[in-house]
Amino acid sequence: MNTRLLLIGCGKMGSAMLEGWLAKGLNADNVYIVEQAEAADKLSTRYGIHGVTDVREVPQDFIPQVVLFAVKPQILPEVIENYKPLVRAETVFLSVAAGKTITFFTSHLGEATRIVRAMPNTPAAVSRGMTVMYPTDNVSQAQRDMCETLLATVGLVSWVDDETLMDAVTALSGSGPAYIFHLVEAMAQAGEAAGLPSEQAMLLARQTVVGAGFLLDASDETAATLRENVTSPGGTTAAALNVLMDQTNGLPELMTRAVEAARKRSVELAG
Ligand SMILES: NC(=O)C1=CN([C@@H]2O[C@H](COP(=O)(O)OP(=O)(O)OC[C@H]3O[C@@H](n4cnc5c(N)ncnc54)[C@H](OP(=O)(O)O)[C@@H]3O)[C@@H](O)[C@H]2O)C=CC1
Ligand SMILES: O=C(O)[C@@H]1CCC=N1
Repeated sequence: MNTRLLLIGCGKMGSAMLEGWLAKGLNADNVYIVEQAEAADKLSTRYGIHGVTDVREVPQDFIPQVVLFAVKPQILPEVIENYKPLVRAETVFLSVAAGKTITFFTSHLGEATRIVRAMPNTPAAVSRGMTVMYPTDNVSQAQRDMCETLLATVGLVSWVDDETLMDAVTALSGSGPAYIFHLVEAMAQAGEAAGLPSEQAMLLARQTVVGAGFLLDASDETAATLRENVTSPGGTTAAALNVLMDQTNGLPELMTRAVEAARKRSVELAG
């Protein structure tokens, strides 16, 4: 992969994608990263990329094909105008910032800016990511393909044709890994409450979630069938699922509330 990439912010999400890309052969020499001084130094030592603290340090003859914003949404209003000089037809601005709309970007960078709004997730670091994208009309097919190739390198890619759905995407797959990690914590806590030593409860919870994820991935069966495969009539799983699948107080109701809270927060972050 020889994409000329300018990455703005390389924290948890930026580095998850970068690690995935470098592992799949992205040419580090074609990557500039704008970060805070200490991180910029560390990143260039660790990955062999060019780490700078200000976009003005990027050489004039480096014309990025992709400018990727991976800073916090709250930081973007402070820094976005610094990137206006980079707006040109051959450069697509790819943003992973939760909530930040196309209108936000065009209002700062101009209507001609080619923008793809994307929502990845951190399993991208191990090439198991899920990214959903939404492009502006002026993004060429070649630029869409380039963004898709980049994100497909680190997982699955899907597109939406209604920008407002990006809030729901963010709430489901963007934030979703955290829900699963919390499930591990909750299962371990429940195992402890059932009498297991703490370390062993965590081992069992962790490996059960990892194993179930692998099984889901490897199997052609639906999640519902895999669930039924564990559930003996009148057995232990059925007893637990009676609690978890309760229509009013069960996991679907709780998850719906959680996802809706995340979706609403994504809408607010547009601010
Ligand atoms: N984490 C996740 O799972 C996901 C995150 N996202 C989106 O990705 C974006 C980044 O999130 P995340 O990686 O979690 O956040 P992080 O805080 O981990 O990463 C942001 C990075 O940007 C750095 N930074 C701060 N100011 C600047 C600046 N002016 N120029 C360049 N870099 C700067 C931060 O440095 P410092 O820490 O020193 O301030 C930090 O290293 C957000 O917009 C979020 O919505 C999208 C999908 C999933
Ligand atoms: O919590 C957040 O706002 C970001 C967006 C999706 C995952 N992390």
